Amino acid sequence: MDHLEPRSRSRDEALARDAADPLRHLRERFELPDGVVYLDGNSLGALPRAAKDRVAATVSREWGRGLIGSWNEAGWVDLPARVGAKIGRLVGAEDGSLVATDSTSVNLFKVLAAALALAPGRRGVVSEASNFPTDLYMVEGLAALAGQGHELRLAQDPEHIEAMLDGDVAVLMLTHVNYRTGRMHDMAALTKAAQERGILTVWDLAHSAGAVPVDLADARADFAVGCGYKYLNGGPGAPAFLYVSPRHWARAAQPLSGWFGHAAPFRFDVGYAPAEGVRRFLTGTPSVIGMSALDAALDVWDDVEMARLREKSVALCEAFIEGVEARCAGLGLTLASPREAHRRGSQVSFTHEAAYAVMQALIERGVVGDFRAPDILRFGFTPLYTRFVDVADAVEVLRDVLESRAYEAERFQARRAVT
Ligand SMILES: Cc1ncc(COP(=O)(O)O)c(C=O)c1O
Ligand SMILES: Nc1c(O)cccc1C(=O)C[C@H](N)C(=O)O
Repeated sequence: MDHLEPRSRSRDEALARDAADPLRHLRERFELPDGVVYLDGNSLGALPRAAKDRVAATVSREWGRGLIGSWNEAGWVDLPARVGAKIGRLVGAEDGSLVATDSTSVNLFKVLAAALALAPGRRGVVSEASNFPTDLYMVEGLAALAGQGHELRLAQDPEHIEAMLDGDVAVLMLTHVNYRTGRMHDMAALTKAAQERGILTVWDLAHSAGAVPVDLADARADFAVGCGYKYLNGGPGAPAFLYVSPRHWARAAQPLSGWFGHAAPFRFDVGYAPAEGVRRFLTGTPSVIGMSALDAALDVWDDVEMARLREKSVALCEAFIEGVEARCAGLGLTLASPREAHRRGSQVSFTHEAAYAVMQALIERGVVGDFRAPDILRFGFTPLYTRFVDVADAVEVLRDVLESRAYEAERFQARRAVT
């Protein structure tokens, strides 16, 4: 009985914190299954009710009845800019400097190519070995295609990045919040350090947009990309986004010179002439259904003050870290995220030698986080819909799985294709 005492007390405290949470009303705007503590919004955000309704309307009314006329009547053609403007407000982009389009990987290719072309004679692209792999793969692919001797230079430790910024580096390409550990870079400081050496910056905001305050203009970032399906809740495979600083609009050129980035796409000219500004970074027809879902999902942010969101994100992460340290001590977990809130995004990771099986056991009990090889248990905290009581419950389920060694069951060992 006495082990239940602190547990019920902390659950009551969590309920009290939820009752006082200024963002608590936002959870109703999402569809979340009963009995699930969803801590994986950093991989796939939950379904906003508005997105569900909007997709239905886009399909039946705009596509079904409006047919081709919906490109004009429903404003399909402007979706990349319209959706981009909504995202731009969340990441501090100047007006008209951000579009929603393509995938993060493809957008990285475009902005990297543009950045390299702005830095002739320099060969290095500095990044981190711990960056999300697609970012590194895109540099490899682009370097091979360009055939100009560009090379990827990887910091093994984030503290080593600055020392690698020399006169031969063209681009510093970093993911602002690390996908595994949640460690957050100081975007303004690293951008400044890079630019002092004539280096352009490309920031991947996949784990930042909608998760932490970002101010691209203030940081003087050169280029940025990010995902629509994580903290922005745009749905599986949602369009990504791409930012180009107005400083580069006149000169930046991208290689995927499709007709949607043409100055006058419906003139059907033979030769390519890039549109003004960031619109030249579009390539082909936008995925209207996915874009509509993302557009509707973004309306939830009209009622959100980013400072309040950050406060709640920090409080949720700290409650989880403290809860795990208090209730799961001696059960094989090690904190893999920075302890100081200002160096962390909106996720918390722990290592465990049986991390994969532990996560499967958690998921079976309704606590959904994810596993990242080789040994990381990753928990994302989306302040729009995650409650303090979810944190308290997740801690207890984690303790139960570890203490009972339930994760040793045979069924939790077999790896699934997507983890
Ligand atoms: C940091 C980061 N960049 C890029 C991606 C992948 O982007 P996409 O699959 O949209 O190309 C992810 C996640 O999948 C990610 O975590
Ligand atoms: N994009 C994903 C997918 O298509 C399937 C499974 C997971 C993902 C992810 O987004 C992974 C994510 N970027 C990560 O941080 O690990």
